[in-house]
Amino acid sequence: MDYRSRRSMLPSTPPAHRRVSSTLSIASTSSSRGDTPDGGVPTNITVSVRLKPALSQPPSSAWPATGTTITAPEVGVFSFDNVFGPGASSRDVYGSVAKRIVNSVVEGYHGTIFAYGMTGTGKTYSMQGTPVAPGIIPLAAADIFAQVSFATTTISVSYLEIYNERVKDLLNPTTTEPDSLKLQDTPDGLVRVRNLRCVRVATAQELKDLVGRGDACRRTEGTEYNSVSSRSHAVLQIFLEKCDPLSRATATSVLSLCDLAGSERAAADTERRKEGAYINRSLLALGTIIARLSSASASSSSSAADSHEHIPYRDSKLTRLLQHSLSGRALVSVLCTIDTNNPSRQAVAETVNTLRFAARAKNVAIAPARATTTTSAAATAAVESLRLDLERERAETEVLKVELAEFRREAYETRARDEEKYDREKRELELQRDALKDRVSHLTRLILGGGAISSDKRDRAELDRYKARVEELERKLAEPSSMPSLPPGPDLVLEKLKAAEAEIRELKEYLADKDRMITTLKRVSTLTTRKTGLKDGTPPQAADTEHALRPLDGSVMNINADTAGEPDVLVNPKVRRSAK
Ligand SMILES: Nc1ncnc2c1ncn2[C@@H]1O[C@H](COP(=O)(O)OP(=O)(O)OP(=O)(O)O)[C@@H](O)[C@H]1O
Repeated sequence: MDYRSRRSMLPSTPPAHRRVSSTLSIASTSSSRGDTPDGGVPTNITVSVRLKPALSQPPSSAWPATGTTITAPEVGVFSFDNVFGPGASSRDVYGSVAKRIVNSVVEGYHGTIFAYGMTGTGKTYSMQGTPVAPGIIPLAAADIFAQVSFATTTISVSYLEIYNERVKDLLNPTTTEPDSLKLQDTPDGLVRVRNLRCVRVATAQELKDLVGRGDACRRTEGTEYNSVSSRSHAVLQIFLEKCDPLSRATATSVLSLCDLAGSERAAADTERRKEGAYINRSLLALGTIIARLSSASASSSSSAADSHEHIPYRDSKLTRLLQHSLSGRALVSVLCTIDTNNPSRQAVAETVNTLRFAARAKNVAIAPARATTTTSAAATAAVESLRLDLERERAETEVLKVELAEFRREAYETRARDEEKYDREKRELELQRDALKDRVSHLTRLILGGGAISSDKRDRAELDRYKARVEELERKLAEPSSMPSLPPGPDLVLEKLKAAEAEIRELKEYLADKDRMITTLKRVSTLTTRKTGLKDGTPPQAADTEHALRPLDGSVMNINADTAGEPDVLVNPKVRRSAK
């Protein structure tokens, strides 16, 4: 049963997780976890082997092969997804190795196809083909352009080679600064080459022409096994940027087609040896990573992408560039080319090594996922609108901050002005109070002097005016709430007002005492006058007898003839003196 008929027997919906049970034994099981992209469900790398036809001698029967197995002499049977005999056409190879991945890329997945094998075994032939027998690259180009809708998809291409661990832009070979072609991670998890030329193409022919121009710039040399041996790894990347017409969201899927340099034994030529060392080093790095991913996949239920094991992708430019594909988020198909017609021990050993590499690759679990949707025009507009909102609010906040600072400054200035005004008024009040005290003392002296009877009414009116004035001042001072509200901080004004109120109260009491004292003194004065009148024969007034020398509440008089002439006879009621 060939691979295609075997595939048709697979359930249409693969089980969530079908693991390969084989270890890295030579007869590794080729059964797969399903090889359709199913959005994160683990599957396996597709691994195929292609035998190079014998070009000049009869085909070797030492490596019997079926559709999925190949037996290495003295080693054993290897099983893969596909084993293509020497008679397989490039179209057959494309149909089984690449077509499904190409279709998946058109649907939005990332896909990688690479050719691996010893030098001269047919990697470039399989990838490029010939005009009469086109290989994977031209067939993939034709397939892509036949499937995509140009209303929603744009296609662009980059083409590079890695030669002696340096990246060269095959679409811009004259670039003067090859070191500027640095590998870097992109936000959507891919690894891209900075400054690499990426050319938009409108037809499959344009794409093929570009590849042809790039191939002309590839580094090739004659080697023991291949007169035009590729001395570099070539990576062609086809980017499909699909735009959703409704949401304007875009997603870019990438098809990477890699024609690796061939592994080989040390050459006699120094330059070839140096190239060979670089080639072997990067292939060794690739082999190591495949081995790690293979054992990680075998020992856990997760895909390579979910493995926590350190994978040394940065050990070479090749593995770094293929990091995204190897780490399990892309569909991967490996085509291993072998030449079983060369009976030399070295060639046989190389072929067995290639098969071992292929067996390990077959064990690597992957979990392909669709390319992440990147910013759409609508999303960009929304983000831009939010950014503008944020900026506007920031500007408003700044204005409010300035206004608040201004308000505070004004409030403090107002408070300072009010305090000053209050202090001024208080000082005036104190002056008035002092003047009142003086006035009251003066009146007291006059009354005590006994000559003020005639001015009694005038004095009383004057005192009343003083009282009214004091009350008016009190009212004014009792109006702190009418002052503007103050910003936070110690409220000195209120404290001062409280103190002033206490002072006013004291002044009121003081004036009340004075009032009582004056009234009493007036009565004394009246009695004295009557006494004098009696002596003179003048009768006493009835009303006046009711008020005979009765002290007012709360005050004690100290009327002493000796002190009557003294100005300060007012006694504070809190300091009582016994009347003589
Ligand atoms: N399947 C095939 N059918 C016909 N000719 C083939 C096939 N495979 C390889 N060849 C021929 O073998 C020669 C070497 O092949 P190719 O250049 O593809 O090898 P390679 O693996 O790319 O070598 P290198 O790694 O040295 O570049 C070429 O002349 C090519 O045409």
